[in-house]
Amino acid sequence: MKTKTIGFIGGGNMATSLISGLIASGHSPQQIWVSDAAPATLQAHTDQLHVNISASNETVVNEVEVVVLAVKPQVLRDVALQIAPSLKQKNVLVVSIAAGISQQSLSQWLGGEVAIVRCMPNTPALVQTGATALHANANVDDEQKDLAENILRAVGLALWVNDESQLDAVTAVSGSGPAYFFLLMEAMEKAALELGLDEHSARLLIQQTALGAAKIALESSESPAQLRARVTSPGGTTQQAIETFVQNGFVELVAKALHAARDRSIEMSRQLGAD
Ligand SMILES: NC(=O)C1=CN([C@@H]2O[C@H](COP(=O)(O)OP(=O)(O)OC[C@H]3O[C@@H](n4cnc5c(N)ncnc54)[C@H](OP(=O)(O)O)[C@@H]3O)[C@@H](O)[C@H]2O)C=CC1
Ligand SMILES: O=C(O)[C@@H]1CCC=N1
Repeated sequence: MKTKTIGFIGGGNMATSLISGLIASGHSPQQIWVSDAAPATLQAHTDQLHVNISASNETVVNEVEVVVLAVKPQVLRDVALQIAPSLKQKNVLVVSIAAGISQQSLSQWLGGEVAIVRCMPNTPALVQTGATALHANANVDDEQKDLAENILRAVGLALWVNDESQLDAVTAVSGSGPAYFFLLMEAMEKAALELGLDEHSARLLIQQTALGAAKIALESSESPAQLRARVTSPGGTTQQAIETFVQNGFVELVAKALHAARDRSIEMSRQLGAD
């Protein structure tokens, strides 16, 4: 990636995943700036990741060519209004990772005519295995599109969606998605202990099984249903487990959960968006 200075406003969970992934993929920490409301968070960023820090969001905007807005959706309006004057002084690309905040709201808070890429990454960016979908507003030129894509591709898969509203679905699928897999791992671990395994062995077996399942799904041309059939010997153990899942509404439950996440993203854009 052509090296650009990148600033993160908000240095929490998702920013830390992205910054760590960028550094691991060869991006210089000296080219990265972070601002955050909490001094302890900033200190952790210099101590552990050796990036530039500032308590001032405006300072970060002034230092960089790309600004990643990584604060919670609930505080994005205040942050955007605060940095708007600094952004006006220079041609900076704004990348927002906030769930449920539309480009239109953000653009209004930033004073209009700003190049904005809205995207939805996920925390596996930390280990360069992230999945991000992006959408650009009309002010983003081709070079800026490449720049945003290159930043996110440095930490995993990056793909564009044609319609901004698809980001609500992406949030429900891959933005929140890692938590669903962790929940399944938690539940499997609890059950494994009940079945008599020790915690260490149970965790290792589950982690390796999750990794193996993901790897085979990625590398095989077969669908998840076909891959599942390869594990499921007729009349065997897997069949018992799968029937238990299905008969107890697992498929419907997953659909219900993803719809709830998608609906929350839409609701947030109504509640928190510009009037
Ligand atoms: N976590 C995830 O898996 C994903 C999150 N996102 C999006 O990323 C964004 C950040 O989420 P996440 O990292 O989980 O949240 P965090 O709360 O971990 O990080 C946000 C950080 O911003 C800081 N902050 C609060 N107010 C300000 C301010 N005025 N100026 C600068 N920094 C401030 C917070 O400090 P303090 O804690 O002291 O308030 C916190 O350290 C959200 O918009 C979320 O929707 C997108 C995809 C996935
Ligand atoms: O839970 C959230 O709202 C954020 C967005 C996707 C993952 N975490």
